Amino acid sequence: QEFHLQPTPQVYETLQDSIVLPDAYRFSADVEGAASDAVRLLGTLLPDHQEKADFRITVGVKGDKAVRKYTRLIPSKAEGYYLKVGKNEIVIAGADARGAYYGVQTLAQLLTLPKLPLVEVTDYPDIPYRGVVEGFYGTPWSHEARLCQLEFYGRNKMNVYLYGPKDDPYHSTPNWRKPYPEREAAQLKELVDKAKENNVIFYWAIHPGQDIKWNDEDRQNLLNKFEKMYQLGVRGFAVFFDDISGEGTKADKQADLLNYLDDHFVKVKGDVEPLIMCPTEYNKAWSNVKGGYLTTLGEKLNKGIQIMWTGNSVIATIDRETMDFINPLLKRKAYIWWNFPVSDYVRDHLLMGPVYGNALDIKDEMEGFVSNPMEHAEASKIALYSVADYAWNLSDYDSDLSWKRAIKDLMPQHAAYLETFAAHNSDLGANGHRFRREESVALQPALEALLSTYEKQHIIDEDAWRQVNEECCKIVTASDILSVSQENQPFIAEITPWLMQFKLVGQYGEAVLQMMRWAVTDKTGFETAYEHAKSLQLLMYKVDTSYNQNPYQPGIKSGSKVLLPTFYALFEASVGLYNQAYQAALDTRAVYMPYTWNSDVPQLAALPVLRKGKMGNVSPSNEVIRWQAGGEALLMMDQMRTLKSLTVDLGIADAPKFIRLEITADGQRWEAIPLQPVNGKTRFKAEVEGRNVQKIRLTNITGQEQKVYFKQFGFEEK
Ligand SMILES: CC(=O)N[C@@H]1[C@@H](O)[C@H](O)[C@@H](CO)NC[C@H]1O
Repeated sequence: QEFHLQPTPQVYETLQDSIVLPDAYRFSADVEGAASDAVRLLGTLLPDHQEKADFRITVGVKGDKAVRKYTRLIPSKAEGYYLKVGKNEIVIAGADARGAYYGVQTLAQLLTLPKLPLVEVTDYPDIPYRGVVEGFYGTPWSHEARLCQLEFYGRNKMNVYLYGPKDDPYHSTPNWRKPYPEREAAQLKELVDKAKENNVIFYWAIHPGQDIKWNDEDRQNLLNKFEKMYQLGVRGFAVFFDDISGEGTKADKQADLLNYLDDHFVKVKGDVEPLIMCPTEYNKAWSNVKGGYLTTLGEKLNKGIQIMWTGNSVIATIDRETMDFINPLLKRKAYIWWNFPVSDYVRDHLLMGPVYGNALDIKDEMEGFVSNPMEHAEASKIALYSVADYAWNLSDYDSDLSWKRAIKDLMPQHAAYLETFAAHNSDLGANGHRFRREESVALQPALEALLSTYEKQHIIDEDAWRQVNEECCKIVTASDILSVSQENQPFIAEITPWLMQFKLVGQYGEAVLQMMRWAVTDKTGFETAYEHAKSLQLLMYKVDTSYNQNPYQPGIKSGSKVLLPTFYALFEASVGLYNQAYQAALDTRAVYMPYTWNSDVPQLAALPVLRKGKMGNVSPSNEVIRWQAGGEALLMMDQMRTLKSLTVDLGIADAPKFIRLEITADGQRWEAIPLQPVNGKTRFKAEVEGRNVQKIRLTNITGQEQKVYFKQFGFEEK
């Protein structure tokens, strides 16, 4: 794959010639001026040099004497730059300080080539604010991971990092009022310095809405906290009002507070970036335009305040229709909070696939585009690399080429193996947001051909069989090589359980292919392959029930959308053929899910049910659930089953007043079971020990919509 600058520059001209950088050159720059960041970075790239030389290197910012003669070549857009590598000179002229710095970042990439190509690059970002919002639920990134991220953002011309991990107690309720303890404060200061070094604006976000009081005391608490963060060096601030209920959700109060902060903090300080806020109604599916929440914000919020938006739903790709809906309501360009590759609602999956689906014709519609990533910092870099590429230059963005470059950037030596892994670990599995991604794209035609021919005509499509077998071999090889790779150990540490699972999927595929081969031709051979496949199914189950046992979506899923389901189907088909050929009765089932869930409450309807041994759990939701009057949620068993226990947690202390829980053994007669408090807070249990049950039902009996959380609904069979 030929050399490609990242992110893709707006205009890149290369003369078919190159030079070797001399070790003697004259250097002219206004080192104390706006170009100081650029000069510092350049100093790290170039060897020491003698002054007396013909070759000249010039660095400056529009208006500097050093670059005066290039003024008309410098783009007018903020953070733009002009870069020239000529026979006797290198020129880097920025539209502003950050533009000059980005020009040097581009030169840094050119300097990795064997010879320095003669180029002229005229470049600038489409979207003003580009980067990452660490805004997920789950284990916040480590300090080391964040330091590494900031360097990555500098290299990829991302200029924003929003610090807002939901589970940081000093970011959110109730400790948002407290200053950070010394150690955390020192780490935040280090992050601010690292961000500055990489020309990234470090925003510190606060999430006060669940318990904020609309009074002077809390207003002062918030100002004090911002002041503390300012003293640590923070120069960018955000206020998030997402995922809250109650008093804090009022638009006029939110707007008054933000305007107050804008007038009495941002404007007073004078060196702080425009405020960013995340609304409570942060996506269209949840917005009630007639209710006036968004229009109130649009009308009341000071013009300079930036307002975030996740799109037409919580997890959504962004297109023109999305922006045409929200921008008029906000009376400004929305600042996109893009919920990908975040996986805090599908924690058993890794999202390693391409960034695709966002429109390429909306560069003038967005104020910002920041990605909410996975809790796996290094693994998120594949998507983040492409987010940087997209947000810098939408019209030239190519999701597949960018994805391949992202993989090479993360693991240059083992890129081929990582691409095999990433290709089959990209979908989310069934989830409450119904957001899905493509998976195993290149192998899909062969998998489909193999399965349909085998199921319909009981014959093997040899070409497909060979392709799938080759891929299974690659999967096993890639898994082993990556799992011991020293190339990026923090990354390998993050994905190791998934590498284990991925290898087992590859081996399972090989065993199933053998079963197909011998189903009606080699009885003993088949039985051995069958035994092997069953043992691999058990090993996959063991990995899935041993690692990553978080209380939300526990386990380790790999190849879960296309690869593994196809192997399961081929397993069942080949056992069917064997049973027929030899009048046998081997168990044909590959996996078995005895529980199903459905609901007429929109935000509950698609939640997947997870099973582990005798336990069944409905996947929890991060967001506030709007549960309409009379709304029902139903858990159905494949047959009558005897229960041992049942737990419900809706995040509210008076759940029994709102929700009735009932069970039935025959689907006709229902019996209400009282909810008894377990921990004196929001968790309840129903006394179901020994009860035979076929269905369990939860109903909102209050006659009006209730806002609750869906933190847990689980049961255990006897
Ligand atoms: C604005 C936003 O997306 N807020 C949160 C975010 O923190 C979660 O990470 C996101 C992904 O689960 N869901 C929406 C919501 O829960």
